[in-house]
Amino acid sequence: MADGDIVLGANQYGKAECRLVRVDRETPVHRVTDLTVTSQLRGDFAACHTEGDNSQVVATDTQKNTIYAYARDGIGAPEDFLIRLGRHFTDDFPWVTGGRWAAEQHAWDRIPVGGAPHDHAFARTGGEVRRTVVQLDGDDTHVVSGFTDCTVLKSTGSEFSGFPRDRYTTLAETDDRILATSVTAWWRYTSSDVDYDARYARVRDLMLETFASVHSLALQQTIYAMGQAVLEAFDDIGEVVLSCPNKHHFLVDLTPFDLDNPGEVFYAADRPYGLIEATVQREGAPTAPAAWATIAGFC
Ligand SMILES: O=c1[nH]c(=O)c2[nH]c(=O)[nH]c2[nH]1
Repeated sequence: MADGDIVLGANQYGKAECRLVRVDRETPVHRVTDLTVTSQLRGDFAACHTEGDNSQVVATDTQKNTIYAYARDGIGAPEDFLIRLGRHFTDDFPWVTGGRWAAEQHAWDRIPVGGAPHDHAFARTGGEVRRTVVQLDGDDTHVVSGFTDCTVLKSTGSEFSGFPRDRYTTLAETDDRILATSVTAWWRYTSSDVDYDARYARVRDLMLETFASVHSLALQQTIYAMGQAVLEAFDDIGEVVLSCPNKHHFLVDLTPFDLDNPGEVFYAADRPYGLIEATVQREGAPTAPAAWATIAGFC
C-alpha cells in the first residue's frame, strides 16, 4: 500500500539534437559552424504534467526555432551561444527558472587544393567532437566543456608493471607497450570571463601534449597528469573529469610461423577494454555537483 500523495518530481523538457549549420560568408573565405544543439527548460511546469494545462509550456518546436533564429546573429563560441539562448528563455518567460543547453561541435577542415586551403570546400575529419553543457539556475550559470572521441596512441613510452598477482592474474608485466585511448574530457569553468574558443583549443592541446610527453606507468597516471596540467595552467577551471578506455593492443605471437615479434605486430582488441576514469580537482575548493549532474557516465 503506497503512502502519501503522488507529486511531480524533477523535470525538464525541450528539443533534443537540433542540427544547425551556420555559414559565415562576410568574405569569400567562408566559415562553417556545425552544431548539434539541445535545449531543455526547467521551471514551473507542474500544471502541464498534472492537468494537461499547456499555458506555460514553451513548445519544443518554439525552442528549436529560437535556436535557428539566434544563429542568424552569429554563433561565436558554442558556450556563448548557449548562454545567450538560455538567458533568452529565463528572461522572457518568468516561470522558466533555468534549464540545460548542450552543444556538440562537428569540425570541418578546409580541403587543400593546390597546396592551399580552399575558401568554401570542407572535409569532415576525425571523430572528435567538442561539447559543452550550459546550465542556468536562477542567478547561477554553470559551464562545463570538453570533448569526446579523441583517439590517441603512443607506440612506446608506456609500461605497466608492479600490479598484484593472484591465481587469476595472467597479464605479463611490460616495460614497453602501446598506449591507446579515446579521450572523453570535461572541465568546469569557474569564471564566465573566458574566451571559450581560444581556451578550448589550449586545454585540448595541453591534454594531448601531456598524453604524448608523460612516460606512462599506467593510464591512470597519464589521465591524472592530463587533468593536473590543465588545473595548473588555468585558474578559472575548477575540475577536470576524464574517461578513457584502455584500447588494448596485444603483441601477436608469431612463433608458430618461426618469426619473432620485437614489439611490431599487434592485435588491436576492441573489447573488452579497461575503462579508466578520474576527477582531478583542487583540494578544498568547492565542487559543483549540479554542474555535472546531467553529464552522463562519470564516477
Ligand atoms: O594502464 C593500465 N591500467 C590498469 O589498471 C590496467 N589493467 C590492465 O589489465 N592493464 C592496465 N593498464
